[in-house]
Amino acid sequence: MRKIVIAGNWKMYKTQSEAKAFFAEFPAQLNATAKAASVTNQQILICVPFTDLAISQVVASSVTSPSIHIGAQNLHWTDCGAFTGEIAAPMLVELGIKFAIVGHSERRQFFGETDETVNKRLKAAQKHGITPILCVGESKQQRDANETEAWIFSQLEYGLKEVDQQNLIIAYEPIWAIGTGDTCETAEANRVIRLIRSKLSNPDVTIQYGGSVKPENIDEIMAQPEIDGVLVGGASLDATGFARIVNYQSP
Ligand SMILES: O=C[C@H](O)COP(=O)(O)O
Repeated sequence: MRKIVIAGNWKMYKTQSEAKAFFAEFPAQLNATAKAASVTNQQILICVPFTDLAISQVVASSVTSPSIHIGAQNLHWTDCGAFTGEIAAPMLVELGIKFAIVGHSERRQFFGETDETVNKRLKAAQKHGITPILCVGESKQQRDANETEAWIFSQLEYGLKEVDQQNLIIAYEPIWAIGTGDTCETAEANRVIRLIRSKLSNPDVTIQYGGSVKPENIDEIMAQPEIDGVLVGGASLDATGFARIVNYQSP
């Protein structure tokens, strides 16, 4: 059975004190409607900057109803070594972290991430029991040139080589919809996600949509049958707004 995963990605926002302030408010906002507590198949996840991982994990683990999971935004493929600025899976495991984003388009665009390094990071996460969230998605130019499917299939083919699909989440994030307010039509996101699923050996992989998700459009997004959750950037920074996203209203 496919799990629903509503995830935030704080990107490079929030100091430790700002993270603490968020978690001081978020559980009360979540419980204001109590929907999340009654949905057993739904997980709440927030992927925070490395400097916020320890404090967020401590604070989140004291909240039990509903559970809030904390994730990282990247990890290296080796267990340790001379890789300045990187973080290894065992460092995350020691903090109790069980999720990590891998291959976000901002990593691919600004930090030279390739399908090959993405593939290595996915396997490193799984080796240590961390569930990776593999991000795929096309640019505006690729969409306009009708290259969406070919591009995403290629990201999946190379990214998922020898990757265990039993411990995997995929996020479909059209690059042109990220941080622009220009959400992908929900029916179109549903169509692309169905195509992604057709390429997988495990039909139960959770596939999220990401790109300008907000409290105003979450209900329509989650009403689509192929969409198993969302990966939310900007709107996950606000406790009230993100709680509304988590407590989306089912049709
Ligand atoms: O990882 C999240 C995505 O990049 C979406 O970001 P956004 O919700 O700010 O558009």
